[in-house]
Amino acid sequence: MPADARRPVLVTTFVRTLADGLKANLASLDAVTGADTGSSIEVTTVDALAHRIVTEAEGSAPNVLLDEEVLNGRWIAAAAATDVTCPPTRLRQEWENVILARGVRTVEDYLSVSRAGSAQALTRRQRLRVWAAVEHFLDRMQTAGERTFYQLADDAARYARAMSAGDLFPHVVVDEAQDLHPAQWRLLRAVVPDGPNDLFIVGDAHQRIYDHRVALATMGINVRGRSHRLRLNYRTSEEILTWAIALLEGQVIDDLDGGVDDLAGYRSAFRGTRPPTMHGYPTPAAELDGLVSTVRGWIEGGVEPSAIGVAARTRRMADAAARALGDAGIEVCSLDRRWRGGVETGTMHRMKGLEYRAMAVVDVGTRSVPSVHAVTPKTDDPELHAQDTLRELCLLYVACTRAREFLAVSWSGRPSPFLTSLAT
Ligand SMILES: Nc1ncnc2c1ncn2[C@@H]1O[C@H](COP(=O)(O)OP(=O)(O)OP(=O)(O)O)[C@@H](O)[C@H]1O
Repeated sequence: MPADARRPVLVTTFVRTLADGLKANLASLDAVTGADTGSSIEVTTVDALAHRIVTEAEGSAPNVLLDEEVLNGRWIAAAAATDVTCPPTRLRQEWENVILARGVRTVEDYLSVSRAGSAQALTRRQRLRVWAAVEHFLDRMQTAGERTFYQLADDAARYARAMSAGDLFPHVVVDEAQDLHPAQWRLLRAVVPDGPNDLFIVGDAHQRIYDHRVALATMGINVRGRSHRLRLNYRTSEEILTWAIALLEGQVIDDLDGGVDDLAGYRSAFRGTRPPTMHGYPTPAAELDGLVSTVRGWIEGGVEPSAIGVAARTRRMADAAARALGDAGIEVCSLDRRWRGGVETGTMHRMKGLEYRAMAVVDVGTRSVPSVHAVTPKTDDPELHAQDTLRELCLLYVACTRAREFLAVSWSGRPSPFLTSLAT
């Protein structure tokens, strides 16, 4: 770390829970070493960084549209108001993954932009219709005075490019790199001067749970020949890791830089005492009863409640799990809340980057995993269908690899197709 740095080293991660965890870990290290990383290392999320830069540049805090339902409603309205023929979800993907991702601002640019790496093929006529719908959407956003987080990152990147050297960071550490949108990469590229040790990036495309496939070279970030693959896992027992790797068998996963990655040689630092369990129940209520007895068993076996995580694909099911545990007298808290304490419950998305001694992943049945709402029907677009399905599989992989010693996967009705190839 530079001794005379006027600005702290920036560490960015994906969600507030992770940033809070990193800050707490740094504070614990400071307590041992006597260092003061609080003033030399700034930990934040990319969204919070974008928000701050835009607030400073515009003199007031931007309004970010957080409500997914409202956002989807805007795309539905945009599709209805124009004669676009593709579903609103595909329209949104086109906007996020092609137009905003490539920084396209005019219809002329859109008609000529490279679509390499995007699943959907569109004719010129279709693109003109899409553009009309996008303009409708942008008008509505502007009228409401709102932006999405990706738009915010895009705006922040433009402000950051105009910032003076004294406002830039000497070094930036980027965590959970696999899930950043190109606009967020443009922002991170812009807040640190290009040079030696400018960016330190960690990511794992096997854990990609959002839609963005970014080859870092296209973002002006050259990692070729300078990256290292970590193959020793210190978190997850050999038994759980072997099981989780089998989930991804046969999938082609990228290496964040246009190449293909693999899990060959990926291994655990320790053997556990129990293999993962997979258990099907006849009804959701029976599954929740099973969850309560599994969690109770862990607690009676000496696992602290706060070292137990419970994940579900939907918030509804995560909440149902929290209620079932609470009703059984088990201390429980939702990851949606700021306070912690007790068994932690949340959606699989919220589990990103966290770890628990014992992890229950519930409702992994045909009805929920993969989520029908998150997967384009095969008949609409086979390539997008495959892409969406892989993302859902990676989400399950992320949830299961949060476990250090104990993993219990359960469902009611029939098991998820992702589980059917795994032996119990
Ligand atoms: N060299 C090490 N020796 C012992 N334990 C380690 C070492 N490195 C990491 N760990 C432990 O392994 C666990 C996972 O580490 P970490 O959170 O850094 O992994 P990660 O790659 O970010 O995981 P993920 O991306 O899956 O969230 C943590 O409990 C951490 O303390």
